[in-house]
This record gives sequence, C-alpha cells and structure tokens, in this order.
Amino acid sequence: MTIATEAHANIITANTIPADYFANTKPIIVLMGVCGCGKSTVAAHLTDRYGLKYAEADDFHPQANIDKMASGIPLTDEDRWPWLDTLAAWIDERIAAGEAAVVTCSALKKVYRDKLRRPGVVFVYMQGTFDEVMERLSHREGHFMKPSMLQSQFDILEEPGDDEVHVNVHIGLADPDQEAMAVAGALNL
Ligand SMILES: Nc1ncnc2c1ncn2[C@@H]1O[C@H](COP(=O)(O)OP(=O)(O)O)[C@@H](O)[C@H]1O
Ligand SMILES: O=C(O)[C@H](O)[C@@H](O)[C@H](O)[C@H](O)COP(=O)(O)O
Repeated sequence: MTIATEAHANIITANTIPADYFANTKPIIVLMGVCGCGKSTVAAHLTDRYGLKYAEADDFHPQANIDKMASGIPLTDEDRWPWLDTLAAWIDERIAAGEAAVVTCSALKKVYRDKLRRPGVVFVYMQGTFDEVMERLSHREGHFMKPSMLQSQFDILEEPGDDEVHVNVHIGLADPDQEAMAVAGALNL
C-alpha cells in the first residue's frame, strides 16, 4: 500500500485511468517520454519496491538502430515498427501470464502507443520542458543517446490525449523515489 502525500499529488498533473480499469487485468505501466526524461530511473524504483517484471525498450532495438542513434541520426517510423512489435509481444506474454509489469519506452507518437495499447496498459508520461530534460541529459554519462538528439525527440513528440489511458508526471519537482511513489499512488499499486 502506498501512502500518497501532498507532495506526490503535485507531481501528477493528469490521470485518466477509469475507476475499474484494473478490475480484470494487472497493470502494464509504460513509462514514456523523450530520452533523458527519467523513465529508467523511475522504473528502477518501481521494480525495486513492487517486484514488477521489467522491459527496457532500448534492449529490444536491433544493433543497427542503436548504431544509428549513437551516430546522431534519429530513427524513422520504418526503423521503429519492428522494434515496437517485439515490445508488444513481450507485453502480450506478461498479460497471458497475468503479470504486472513496467516498460520503459519513449513511445513518442500516438501511432507508436497504438502498437502497445492493450487492456491494462497505462501510459505514464514523464513531462518536462526541453530545458528541464536537457539538464538531466547533460549529466548522464555512458549512454548511446547523446543530448544533441533531444530536439529530434521533441520534434515528433505527441503528448497523450484525454482519449488515452494515461498519467502525467511533471518532472523536476522531486527526486526519483518520490516520482515513483507518486506514480504508484496514481495507479493504486
Ligand atoms: N527525479 C530526478 N531528479 C533528478 N535527476 C533525475 C531524476 N530522474 C532521473 N534523473 C537523471 O536524469 C538522467 C536521465 O534519466 P534516465 O532515467 O536515464 O532517463 P530515460 O530513461 O528517460 O532516458 C539520469 O542521469 C538520471 O540520473
Ligand atoms: O524511438 C526512438 O527514437 C528511440 O527509442 C529513442 O527513444 C531511444 O531508444 C531512446 O530515447 C534512447 O534511450 P532513452 O530514452 O533511454 O534515453
């Protein structure tokens, strides 16, 4: 059980999860947003606390995609479709096994999220300004995705709409554990 505090409430700026959404399904939490917004960090806190299965979408990219991004070239839709399909297959396995899970995936466009959308899937959108995310990215070391790629991610970002089951997390207000607790509170984990 999560004790949500007032501080946690400020971090969550939208929540469109229907009251009975998890009545028959376990939550599949897709942490989404541009590179460097904090998806993997929050995922680590959530999986530690709740023992959830975890998929990092970067691990599902073919090497060619990683090499392309590492050389400073954004992926195209064609690069992304098969990658999203393998991730969707992983989600289907969790649903078939009745397992709750966390997935970290940029899922920047609605059509990408449509590939992952299933009953029980909730998108947790980590929302920040370019400057807020750049501040985080500029301190991250040892990652193939360089800060110079951030603009290309914002260029194609489509924020989740009210017709999508999602929670918005306002980044930059709290440390990662508090962000994870806020997410857990919003999802009633
Ligand atoms: N709540 C936070 N406060 C401050 N820094 C954070 C927070 N969450 C993540 N970071 C830092 O921001 C950087 C990017 O986070 P990361 O989890 O790698 O993002 P993503 O998985 O979305 O690319 C990392 O250096 C991480 O330590
Ligand atoms: O669709 C894409 O362009 C890629 O998925 C891209 O989003 C990349 O994989 C990550 O952004 C880099 O990894 P982090 O998001 O973990 O920084």
